[in-house]
Amino acid sequence: LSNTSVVDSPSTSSSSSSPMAPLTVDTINPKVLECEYAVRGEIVTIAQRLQDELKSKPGSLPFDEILYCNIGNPQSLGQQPITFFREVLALCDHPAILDKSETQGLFSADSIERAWQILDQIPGRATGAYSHSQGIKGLRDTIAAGIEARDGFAADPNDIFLTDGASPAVHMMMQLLIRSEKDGILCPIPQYPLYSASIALHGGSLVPYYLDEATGWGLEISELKKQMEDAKSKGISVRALVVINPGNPTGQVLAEDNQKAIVEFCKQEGLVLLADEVYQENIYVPEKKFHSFKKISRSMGYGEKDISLVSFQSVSKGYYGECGKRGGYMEVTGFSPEIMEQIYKVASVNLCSNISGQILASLVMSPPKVGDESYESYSAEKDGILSSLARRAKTLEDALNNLEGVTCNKAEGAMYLFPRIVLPQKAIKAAEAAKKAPDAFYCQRLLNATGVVVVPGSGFRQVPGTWHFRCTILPQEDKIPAIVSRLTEFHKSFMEEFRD
Ligand SMILES: Cc1ncc(COP(=O)(O)O)c(CN[C@@H]2CONC2=O)c1O
Repeated sequence: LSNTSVVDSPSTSSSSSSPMAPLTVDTINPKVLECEYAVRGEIVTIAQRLQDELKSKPGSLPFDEILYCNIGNPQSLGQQPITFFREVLALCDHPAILDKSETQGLFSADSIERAWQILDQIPGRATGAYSHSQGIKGLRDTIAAGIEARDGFAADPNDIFLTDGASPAVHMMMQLLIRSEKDGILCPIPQYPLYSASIALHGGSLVPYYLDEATGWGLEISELKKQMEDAKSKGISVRALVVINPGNPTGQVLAEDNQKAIVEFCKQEGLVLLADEVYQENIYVPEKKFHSFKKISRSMGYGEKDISLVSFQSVSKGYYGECGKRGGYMEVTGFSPEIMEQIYKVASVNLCSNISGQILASLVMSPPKVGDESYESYSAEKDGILSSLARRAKTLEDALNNLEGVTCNKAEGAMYLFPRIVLPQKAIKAAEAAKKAPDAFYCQRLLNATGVVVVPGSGFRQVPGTWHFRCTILPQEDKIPAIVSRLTEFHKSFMEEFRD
């Protein structure tokens, strides 16, 4: 053995009697250590611990419940699913009841009809079988038709990859785009940390472009150009541009001419445009309308040969909020057949996405139409949810803007408010002493005093020296007054305690 060259691996570096653990923080993939996802970070762990404490010792804390405003998870906070969607899902998952007479009395005629239609598109009517790696072709046909109806431009079912939510689709694209840390991805700051986490996991470089808080989180092309040049000067090859529209955490809805300028920029610079449009149904202000980047690029006369565009959609948001069903898709356009083959190959490694999510994605993109039996009830449910979200956004935005040292842009869309807080120096120093970012210090004090869980702005990145937090607009309307009063009372006492 003494002549055998032993590879110096952790398991052989210690004596044979006590081999080191097979995996330690020193031997884990460093990209995993670098990755962070604040939406379910430290503040949520503390909240869950406090929740356990409330359960085991009622009355032990200065509040009687935890109010989770950290994650865009509507149904965990009481939002009801859309009846038609669930009727179709239930029938597809148990086709045996489709033929029973009782079913006619329990399910709407159009959900029964839709379930038959969908089952006829599934080989063997087996929702328990693997599907095509891009998803069931018939469902992709439905989604493509829905995209065409939305945009007024052709969509090819073969460009659609059904995924277990938008997250795995984003990871897939990062996997294809990033070869090393020399490859950069332009991302908005503040950004939804799926992007910074995925870029870190894939060993690439996040190239920031700062949204302008003073102009309602506007995206300036000059900023894109500046960051692009800066990256190039550091030897980074920028490969793609991420746009989140409507924005998370910032809530802005891009103006059409801004979108056109972005498409032009990507075409000129040869960048892949990654358009995250999971909040396309969440628009709360009358003066803004959602336009997909697919529609914008086609309306500019740009087709397959002019721009590489990947559009992400999800069943987790909108008025449906089916986060747990894990459904979504990416529409991949403007790539060569060879690249499409590689994307298919990567998708095929995971065999297929879950079938319920696939069915839901097709329902989201092709809901009941005027004249369908379910149309009235479907519309009432959809409008009820969206108008309530708009009211909650406005109420919270006004409450935040009434707080000393707090300014909050309007939530034009999405599901969040992202107020800026100007903190007294004494609070900044107290945060430093606690070894926390000032906004994380503020959020933890807020949680400990009120049970309200929000995410520090540092978890989304922000202009250095500015501090924010992200608060969802999702607690049911009857909970909003409690959030406003707890937050207002806490903020007053915090500012008193740390007044310079
Ligand atoms: C902009 C954006 N893109 C993609 C996703 C991923 O969605 P899937 O569920 O389809 O994977 C989210 C989820 N929103 C997270 C989850 O809750 N709060 C958030 O900020 C998101 O906000």
